[in-house]
Amino acid sequence: MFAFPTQPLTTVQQSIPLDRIRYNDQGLVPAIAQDYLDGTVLMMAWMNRDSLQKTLETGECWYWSRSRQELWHKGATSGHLQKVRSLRYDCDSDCLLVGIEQIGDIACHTGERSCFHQIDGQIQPPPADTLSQVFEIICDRRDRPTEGSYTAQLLAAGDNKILKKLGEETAEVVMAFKDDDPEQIAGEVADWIYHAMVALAHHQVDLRDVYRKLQQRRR
Ligand SMILES: N=c1c2ncn([C@@H]3O[C@H](COP(=O)(O)OP(=O)(O)OP(=O)(O)O)[C@@H](O)[C@H]3O)c2ncn1[C@@H]1O[C@H](COP(=O)(O)O)[C@@H](O)[C@H]1O
Repeated sequence: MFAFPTQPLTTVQQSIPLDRIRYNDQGLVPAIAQDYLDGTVLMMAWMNRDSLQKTLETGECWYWSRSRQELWHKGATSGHLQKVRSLRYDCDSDCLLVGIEQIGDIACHTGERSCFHQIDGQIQPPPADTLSQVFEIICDRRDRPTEGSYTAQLLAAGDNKILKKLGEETAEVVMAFKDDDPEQIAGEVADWIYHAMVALAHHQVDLRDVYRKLQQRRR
């Protein structure tokens, strides 16, 4: 559990207590870098007090390189900087979670986005948030339609069918709120979100662009 809710860095910057962080025997604290839009876990590296301070001052990720024994300004040589969008620490202050916006290429160690391996050895994208996972499947149905797939059928039918469904689902959402039944409301909103994502996929609009808009509006 992380102590800070989603706060912009500017808020955290003023309040993060550098000395409250519990550094290990080597003066280091693990920092997990996560895509600020969809929560994809990109990499883990180490920070010390100085690198954390520099990260807070500059709004860009500075780590401590254990192999080179020096501060490491991530992406400084390649131009692929990690811009910090949120910074939180866990409940016992011994781990940092850094929400980053990647400038340029992907920010993990190897440069691949899907760099996490399942326990059985398969490479799989790290778990992002639920909407992103469902959107990924919807786009896959669009690009590689499978037999018997409702989503593939909807996408093949095109705009009229998709937008008619979206309209119907909107009305059902309104009725659910009128009925004031929490279970029904959650189900109808889930239906609506799913159909909105089908429409996004059909119009080649990325869910991340929607997330970006929401992030831009945060205050
Ligand atoms: N999240 C959903 C999802 N939510 C709702 N629905 C479908 O949306 C439809 C909702 O329509 P209605 O409530 O109007 O019910 P209906 O009367 O059966 O629908 P119509 O006959 O009027 O089209 C139902 O058929 C639901 O099954 C969904 N279908 C698919 N998904 C996701 O899409 C992915 C791909 O699924 P396939 O469509 O099976 O490939 C799945 O893994 C899911 O994650």
